[in-house]
Amino acid sequence: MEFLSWKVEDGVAIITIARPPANALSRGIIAEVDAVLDAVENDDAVRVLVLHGEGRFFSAGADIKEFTEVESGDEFTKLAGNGQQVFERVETFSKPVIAAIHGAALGGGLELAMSCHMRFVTESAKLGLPELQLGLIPGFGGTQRLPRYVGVAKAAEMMFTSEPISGAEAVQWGLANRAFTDESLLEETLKVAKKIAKKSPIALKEAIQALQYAKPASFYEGMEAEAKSFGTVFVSADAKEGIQAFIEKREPVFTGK
Ligand SMILES: C/C=C/C(=O)SCCNC(=O)CCNC(=O)[C@H](O)C(C)(C)COP(=O)(O)OP(=O)(O)OC[C@H]1O[C@@H](n2cnc3c(N)ncnc32)[C@H](O)[C@@H]1OP(=O)(O)O
Repeated sequence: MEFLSWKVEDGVAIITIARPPANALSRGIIAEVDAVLDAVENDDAVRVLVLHGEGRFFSAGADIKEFTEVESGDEFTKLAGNGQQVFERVETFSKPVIAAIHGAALGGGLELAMSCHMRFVTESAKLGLPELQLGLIPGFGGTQRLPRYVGVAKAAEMMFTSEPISGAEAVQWGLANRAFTDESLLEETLKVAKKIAKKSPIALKEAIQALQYAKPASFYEGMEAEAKSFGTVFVSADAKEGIQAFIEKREPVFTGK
């Protein structure tokens, strides 16, 4: 594996995302998330997974620079569908998955974190879905998962403004479980993970399965609609402008074309 590594400590697999500078989720990283799940699924020494990022951020989202290699709306819909599938596997995985978020979890980075069962954050971490700033919409399940945690109005505010919220706010809003200092995040997350690792794996697996019924009946329809819309917006001139503006480090000018 190129970008992901893991080690096991007291029943907890500590999985590190390392793709400097921003741990942007290329298609390669998403495939590696799937591969890590394969690797730990039947390993009895692993009872809980903790996902964290090396460097400045948890993850700044899908790799925007890779978007310039995508040629059609259909390919973009497929890219979203693939990410959705892997993240759905995280959410329905047979073992608890906890995200430890520092720096930033933006776009696809937050979508990955939202598919984990719990989120521990640093107080100053930035959590957001800024895709509209790129002339896009979230495509890895964010439009369906964010409103489940924070309600439709706050999800709309976060998406429409593209402004992130802090880790401390994320706890108040119900998006994150607990906030810690930068120095103590991983240690505190591991304390909780190791406590969970002592529970029966059979009971944990069944509890995760039962939690899936908390999804609204329209969840999977919503995911399909999101992936389709992701492809629809991608072919707009506004999306080209948004992606180019990010690369050129300038404000985009959207015209509605
Ligand atoms: C289906 C899913 C869709 C999506 O997820 S779309 C992507 C959504 N995410 C975003 O829009 C976040 C974009 N990034 C940012 O807003 C900022 O960056 C940060 C807040 C994360 C950090 O800001 P700062 O501290 O000022 O650093 P910096 O110079 O902007 O970034 C450092 C380097 O990281 C690269 N980078 C950051 N995010 C991404 C990304 N998502 N994809 C590809 N590259 C990224 C930059 O370009 C730059 O690189 P260089 O040093 O070469 O200029």
